[in-house]
Amino acid sequence: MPQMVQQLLSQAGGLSQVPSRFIQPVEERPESEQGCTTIPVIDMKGIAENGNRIIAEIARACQEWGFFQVINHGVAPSLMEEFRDLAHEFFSLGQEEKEVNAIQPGKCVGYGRFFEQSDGVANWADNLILFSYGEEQRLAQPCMPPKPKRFREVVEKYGSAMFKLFTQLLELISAGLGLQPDAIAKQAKINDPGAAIRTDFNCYPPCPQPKLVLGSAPHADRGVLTVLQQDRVSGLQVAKDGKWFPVPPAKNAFVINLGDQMQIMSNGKYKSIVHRAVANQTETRYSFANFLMPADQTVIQPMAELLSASSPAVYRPIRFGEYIGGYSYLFKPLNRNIDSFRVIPQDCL
Ligand SMILES: O=C(O)CCC(=O)C(=O)O
Ligand SMILES: [Fe+2]
Repeated sequence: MPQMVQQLLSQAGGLSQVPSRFIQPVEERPESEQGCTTIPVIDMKGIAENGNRIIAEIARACQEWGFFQVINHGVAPSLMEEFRDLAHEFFSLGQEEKEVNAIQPGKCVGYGRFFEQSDGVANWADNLILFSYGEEQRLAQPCMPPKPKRFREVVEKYGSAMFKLFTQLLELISAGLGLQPDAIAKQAKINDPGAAIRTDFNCYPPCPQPKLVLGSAPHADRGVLTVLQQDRVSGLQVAKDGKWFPVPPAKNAFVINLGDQMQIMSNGKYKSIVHRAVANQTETRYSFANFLMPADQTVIQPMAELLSASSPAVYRPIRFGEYIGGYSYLFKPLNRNIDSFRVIPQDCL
């Protein structure tokens, strides 16, 4: 497997210069102009009585940003903390113990660094990727580290809590689009045994030259929706109007963003937005990204209720397995996977 960032940093004498495979081309480096507003923070407290306000705020955030944070979302802060502690413990294990689950060629789960599999520039990050929810995927791609001992138990508890939150968010997003609350969940078949939550544990160690690297290169998420837990160290940035907007961590919040499947189902009304993570010189940053993924055979297409003579389908129906198979880790913001499923070319809109 590639040499991991934590390994490089633990070499005798430390590391004063970043190895060349991590160095981004000048135009990709993180110094570009930054925006000064930030994505909305939506309070989900009292959803029974405040439902309409919450639906409207989420709809506005989806349209303007494709990104928002939620607080009072119903996931216990103690579970978020338990999960964070588990991740810290995992990444502080010895290298051999972590490598028990090294990513195998052709697999999408395990410990390692995904971009390393292509000839792109390596991310300044170490990752552990597994399915935290969804029996079929978990059995097909077992990847629970044996240590810490409570790993499986905590991850399964967290995965179930994430699934509940995803279900609720999809209801609110559906309602905001004027659809039945279960419309998106039904089309994406999130209760199908093949549907799953993929959870990426991202560890971004401090970097001696943070202005030359990226923790996570620009990309858009491929699933339906992403729920991200970040710790108190910032690093996530969202692209909008040609600028990068930082997403400052909010206490006990989750960052929510729309994935490519939501862009297709909303017929392009909502967009799956490009984002990235930058590194810093002093602190290790962790983030935990949960992606809601339909089963491979599930067909995703623009919701019929959103189509009319004046608003025809922009995307053709596509099996999720076909979508995911065509995704390239060598991400090109101007040549996105989702564009190859358009039936109406971009410049006609
Ligand atoms: O670390 C972050 O804040 C972003 C991670 C991310 O975008 C991803 O894992 O897809
Ligand atoms: Fe992402």
